[in-house]
Amino acid sequence: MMIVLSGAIGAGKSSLATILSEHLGTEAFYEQVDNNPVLPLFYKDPKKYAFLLQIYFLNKRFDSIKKAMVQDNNVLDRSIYEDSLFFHMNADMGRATPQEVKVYDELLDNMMQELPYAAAKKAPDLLVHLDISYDTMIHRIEKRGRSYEQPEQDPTLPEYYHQLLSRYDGWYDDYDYSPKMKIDGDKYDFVENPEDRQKVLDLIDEQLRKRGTLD
Ligand SMILES: Nc1ncnc2c1ncn2[C@@H]1O[C@H](COP(=O)(O)OP(=O)(O)OP(=O)(O)O)[C@@H](O)[C@H]1O
Ligand SMILES: Nc1nc(=O)c2ncn([C@H]3C[C@H](O)[C@@H](CO)O3)c2[nH]1
Repeated sequence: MMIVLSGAIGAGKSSLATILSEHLGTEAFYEQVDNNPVLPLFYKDPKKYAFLLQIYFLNKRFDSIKKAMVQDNNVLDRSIYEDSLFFHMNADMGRATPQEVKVYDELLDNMMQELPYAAAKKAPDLLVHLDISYDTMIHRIEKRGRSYEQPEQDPTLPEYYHQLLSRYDGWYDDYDYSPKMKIDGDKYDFVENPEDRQKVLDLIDEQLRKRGTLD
């Protein structure tokens, strides 16, 4: 089965997906971002595009999961469960109707039942959660520089990011689909610092060995 990464915007999922898949000799599957035509529209007019964006992500995520599950220890850079976190938060902010939420939840449920791995195991092998503070999140968003995510583009974004981080805390605590582990994304600079990178890889290897999915 596969390893799934989770974490807020800019937590380092894509970066770690590359590092971890190279380390394990497997393949990384990335979220559709730079070639996602709906994402900039969503940031411009969330109320109009929240539902469409969600369907877009659900479709792409499902596709990635189907491709990733053919080989053990492939790495997915975000879980399908977090899409639902995003959508429910946006719905609670009035950006989707109760009807849209119902359609989405039922579609997600239906699609999950179609996944062979969902039927057999209902989960990835391991969830690796990247935990970051608000300050780190903003710093990373600025460092990466996607224009529509920059707080100065939209005065409501800081509140959106705060809410997202606080929902992630509860989400991780409640997550029980698979074994899970948390990495302190403020502490470990696995992008620039080779020692930190090795420490993070060791922590993940340890968990994989415990689960019997790494020799
Ligand atoms: N642990 C880290 N230490 C230092 N820089 C990092 C770390 N993790 C990520 N970065 C940097 O932060 C930025 C965002 O990282 P990345 O794109 O991997 O995050 P992400 O979680 O995939 O984000 P998103 O959910 O928005 O796609 C990049 O510029 C990356 O180089
Ligand atoms: N609304 C919404 N729902 C999702 O399921 C979702 N998944 C990711 N994103 C946004 C966050 C980053 O800007 C960017 C890259 O993660 O895409 C989402 N936005």
